[in-house]
Amino acid sequence: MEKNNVSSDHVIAELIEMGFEFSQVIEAVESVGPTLDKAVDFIINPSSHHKKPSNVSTSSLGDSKPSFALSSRRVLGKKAVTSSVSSGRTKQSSIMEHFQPPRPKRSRIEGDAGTSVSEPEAVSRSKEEKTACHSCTDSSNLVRAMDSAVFAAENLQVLEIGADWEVKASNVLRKHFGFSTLKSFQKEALESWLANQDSLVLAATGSGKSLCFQLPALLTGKVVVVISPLISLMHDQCLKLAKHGISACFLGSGQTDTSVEQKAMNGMYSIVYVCPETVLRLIGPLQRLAENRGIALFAIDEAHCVSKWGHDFRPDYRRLSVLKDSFSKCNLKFLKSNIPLMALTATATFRVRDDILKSLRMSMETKIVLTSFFRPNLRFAVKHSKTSASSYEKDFQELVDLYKTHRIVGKRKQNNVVKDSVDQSDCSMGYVNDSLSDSEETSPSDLEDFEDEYSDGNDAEVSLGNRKGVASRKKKQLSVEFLEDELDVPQSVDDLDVACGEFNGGISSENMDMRKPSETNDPSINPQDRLKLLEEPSDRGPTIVYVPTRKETVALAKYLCMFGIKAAAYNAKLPKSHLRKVHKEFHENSLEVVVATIAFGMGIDKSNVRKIIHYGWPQSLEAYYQEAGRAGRDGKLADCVLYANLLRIPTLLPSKRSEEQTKQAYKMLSDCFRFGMGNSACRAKTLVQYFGEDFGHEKCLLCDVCVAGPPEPQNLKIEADIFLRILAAQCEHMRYGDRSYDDDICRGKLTEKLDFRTLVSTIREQFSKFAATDRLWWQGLARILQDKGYIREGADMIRPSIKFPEVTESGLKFLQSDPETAFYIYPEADMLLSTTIQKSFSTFSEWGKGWADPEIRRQRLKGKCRKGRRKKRPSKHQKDLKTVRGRLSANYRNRSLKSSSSESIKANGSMTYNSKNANHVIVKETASDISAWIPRTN
Ligand SMILES: Nc1ncnc2c1ncn2[C@@H]1O[C@H](COP(=O)(O)OP(=O)(O)OP(=O)(O)O)[C@@H](O)[C@H]1O
Ligand SMILES: [Mg+2]
Repeated sequence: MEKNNVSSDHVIAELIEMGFEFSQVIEAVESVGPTLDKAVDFIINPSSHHKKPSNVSTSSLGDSKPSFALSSRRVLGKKAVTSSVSSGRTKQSSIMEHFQPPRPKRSRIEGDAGTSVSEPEAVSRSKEEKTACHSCTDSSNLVRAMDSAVFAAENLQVLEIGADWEVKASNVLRKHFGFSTLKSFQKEALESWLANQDSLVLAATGSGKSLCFQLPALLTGKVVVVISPLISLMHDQCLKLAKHGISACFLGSGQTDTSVEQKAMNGMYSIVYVCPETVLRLIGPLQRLAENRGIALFAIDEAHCVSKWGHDFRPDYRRLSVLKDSFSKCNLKFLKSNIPLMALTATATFRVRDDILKSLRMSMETKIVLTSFFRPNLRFAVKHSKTSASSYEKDFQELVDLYKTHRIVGKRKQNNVVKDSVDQSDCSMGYVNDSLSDSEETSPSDLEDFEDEYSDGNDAEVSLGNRKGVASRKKKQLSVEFLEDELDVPQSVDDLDVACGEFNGGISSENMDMRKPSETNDPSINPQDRLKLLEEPSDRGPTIVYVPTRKETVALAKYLCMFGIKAAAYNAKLPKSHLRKVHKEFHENSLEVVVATIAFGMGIDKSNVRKIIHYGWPQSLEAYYQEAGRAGRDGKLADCVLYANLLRIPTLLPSKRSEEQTKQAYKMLSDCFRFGMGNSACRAKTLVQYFGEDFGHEKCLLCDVCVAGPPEPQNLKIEADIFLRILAAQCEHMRYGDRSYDDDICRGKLTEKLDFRTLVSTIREQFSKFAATDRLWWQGLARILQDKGYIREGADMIRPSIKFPEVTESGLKFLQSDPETAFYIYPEADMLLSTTIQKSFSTFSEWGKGWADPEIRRQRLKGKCRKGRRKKRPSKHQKDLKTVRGRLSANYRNRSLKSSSSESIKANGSMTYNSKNANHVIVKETASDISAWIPRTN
C-alpha cells in the first residue's frame, strides 16, 4: 500500500512535470494506476479509454483545443510549455488555475537581462530537475530536491549589471512587457536602486510603478520581495507576471501548503509577493535566501498603508521597519551593501510621505522619486443623488443604456447570467442569485432600511418623539456587519485561498503586442491633446461601482442584473469561489459591471475600465483617487463619477479606530466632502493639489466644473456680516457674559462653545429674511468663511460640518471693513441645492428634522405638512395615577409645565436668555444696526 502511494506520487510528479494539469493527472492515475505511459496515454487519448476529453475546469486554458495543447506538451516535455505559448497557445491567464492544488512544477526559467537562458542550458536544467525527481521516493522530498536543483541552476544566473544597464533594461522591457522605453520616473527609481539607495516612489495610479520593482529581478536574476496589502492585488500582479513570462508567487500567513513558501524561500520565483505579517515571520528564511540566490530589493507597494495619516493604515506595515536592519550589511556579513527598500504609492500627502520614511526607517539618503499625480484622461464629475435604492433607476439608467441590454424590469428570473450556488445567507452575488430564498432576498424595504442606516450624523442628533427610537435602532443596524471594515481588510488578506499562489511564467505572444506606451498618461500632455481624448473612440470597457456597504454591493448588482447587465457583487465576505470568479471574469471582459466595496481597489490593473462610479461618499480623497485610478489605464478617456447626497453631511462608517485614528478619519472625510461640495475649481486640480502637487495646468478641461464652468458668483457680504457678527457677539458674550445669571446656567451653558445650530437658530430668529434658510446653506457659507480664514473650528475634531465655529482675527477685521465692499463667492453645491430643492417633510426622517426652524415649526403647527400623521397617544402608564410610572410621568409633566413658564429671563437690554437655549442673543434686524454688536477686543 505504502509502496503504491510512493509510486503514485512519483508518477504524479512526473506527469505534472511534463506540464499536465493536476486534475487531469489525478484522474488519469486513479483510472489507469501509477503507470506513467498508461497515464499519459489516458490523458492525451481519452477516446481510446472510452472517455471524453478530461473535464478540464472552465478555468483551464486548454478548454478549446485540449488535445492539441496536451499532445504538444507530451512530445516536447517541459519545454513544450514555453513553445506552446509562443505558438499562441497560452498556458497562463486563468485565474482559477492558480488556485488549483500545488504543482511541483517549474515551467520556465528566466533571469535574463537581455541575456536570456540559452536553450541547451534550459534543457540541462530540465535534466537536472528530472534527475532530482527520479532520485526521490517521496513527493515532498521530490519537491525539495527539485527546488534545490532549480535553485542551483538559477543561482548561476545572478547577473552583474554595469553601465549598460539601460540597454539591458530596454531588452527586458521589450521582451517581457512589449514596451519600448522606460518612463523617466521608472528610470529614476531604477537608478537609485542600482546605487543601493532606498527610494520612495510617488507616482499616479496606473503610471507603472510596478515595473520599478519588477525589473530589478529580471536584471539581476535575484529575487525581489514585494510587500503588498491585498490578496486581490497580489493575485492580479502574479497573474500579469505569469503572462509576461516571469515566475512569481504570493504567500500569506494562511498558507496551508508549505511547498510554495518553501519553494519561494529556496529561490524558485523571481518575484515573491507577500503580505506584511508573513514577511515578518519569514525574516530568517529570507536572510538565507539573500545569502543564496540573493535578494535584489524589498519593495513596499501601496506604502501609504504604513502611515497612520493615510487612508488605509495597516498596523503590520509599520512593523516593516525591521527590514532595514535585518538586511543590512552590518547584520548580514555576506552582503556587500544593504538590500535597498523601495516604497511606492500613488496617494500620499506630505504628512504621509514623511511618516513612511520615518516608520520604515529608510535611510537619510532616500531618493524621493516624484511624478505628477495628474491623470489627464480621467473625466471627474460629482452628482447629487440620494444614493439609495430609490435613486437607482435615475442614476443607473445611463449605465443600463450603455450596455444596451434591455430586459424586463422586475422579472428577476429573467437573468440567466452565471448562476452561482452560494450558500451565504445574507447576500446574493449580483449574478442573479436564484439560490437565495425569498426571505433572504433584498427586498425594497431592505433597501429603504439601508437608506436610513446610512443617514447623516445630523439625523442622529435629532431626537424628537419616535425618531429617537428609530434612529437608535437604525444606528444599531449600521454595524460593521454591513460594512467593509477597512481595518479588517488586512486581516482578511489571506481569506482567499492562497494554497497555491504560484505563477510560473511563460511568455505569451498574445501579450507581446499589447500596449503601446501610453503617452496620454504623460502629465505634460497639452490641452489640445487632452481635448482630443474626447474625440477618440473608446471601447465599451467594464465599469466598477464602489458602494459603502457589503449589503449594497449585492443589492445594486442584483438591480443591474435585472436589466441584463452582466454585473457581480464583490466584497470581502462573499465566498472565495465567487470572488475568484469575479476576478477572472472581470479580467476576461466577460463582466460588465463589478459592484464592490473597498476590497476591490488598490492596484487592480485592467487597462480598459471605462467608468468608475462611487455611489455614496468615499471615506477619504485618498481612497477616492486610488479607486478612481482603476479607470482609463490604457490612456483613453474614462469617467469617474461620484454620486453623493450633497444635502447630507457624511459620517464615518463604523470601524475599529483609536481616538487619534477617528480624528484623522474625520479630517480625511471632511476633505473628501469639501471636494464634493466645491464646484468652482477644476476637480483634477483639486485632487492633485490635495496631494501637495503644484498643478501645472490651469484646468483639466474635462471635468464637470471645467465643462459647465463655475456657478454665478454671489455677493454675500450681508450674510457673511450677519454670520460673523452674531458669532463674534456670542463668542464675546460667552467669554465675558453677564455673571448675574443663575450659576447653573453659567456653568452649564455659557462656558460651552457656541454650537453651529444655535448660531443658525439665532440668525433665523432675528432675521426673518433668513427664517427659512436651510442650515446647510449656512454650513456652506461657514466653509467658505473658514477657507478664507475668517472662522475656525473650535472643536478638537475636524468634521465635514463645522460644529463649534469661532471667529478669528481676520474675521473680526472683515467685520471692520467697509460695508459697501462686495464679498463675492461661488456658492457651493449644498448652498445651491438647499435653495433650489423644495424640502418636503413627507418622510419620517425629514419630519424629525427642522423643529428648531421657526418657519418649519410654523408650517407644521399650522398643520400644512402633518396631514395623515397619527397623533402620539400617551401611554397607558402616563394616564394611570395608580401605577408608579404613571405617577412619575404626571409629576414630570407638571414640572416641565412650570419650568417652561419661567423659561424666559429678561436681562441686559436686548438680550433674552431662556433655559433651553441660553446662548440665544437677540440682535436687531438690520445689518447696519448690528454694528452695535461688534465685540470688545482684548
Ligand atoms: N514604460 C512603460 N511604458 C508603457 N506602459 C507601461 C510602462 N510601464 C508600465 N506600463 C503599464 O502601465 C500599467 C499600469 O502599471 P502598474 O500597475 O504598475 O501601475 P501602478 O503605478 O502600480 O498603479 P497603481 O497605483 O494603481 O497600483 C500597466 O499595465 C503597465 O503595463
Ligand atoms: Mg501598483
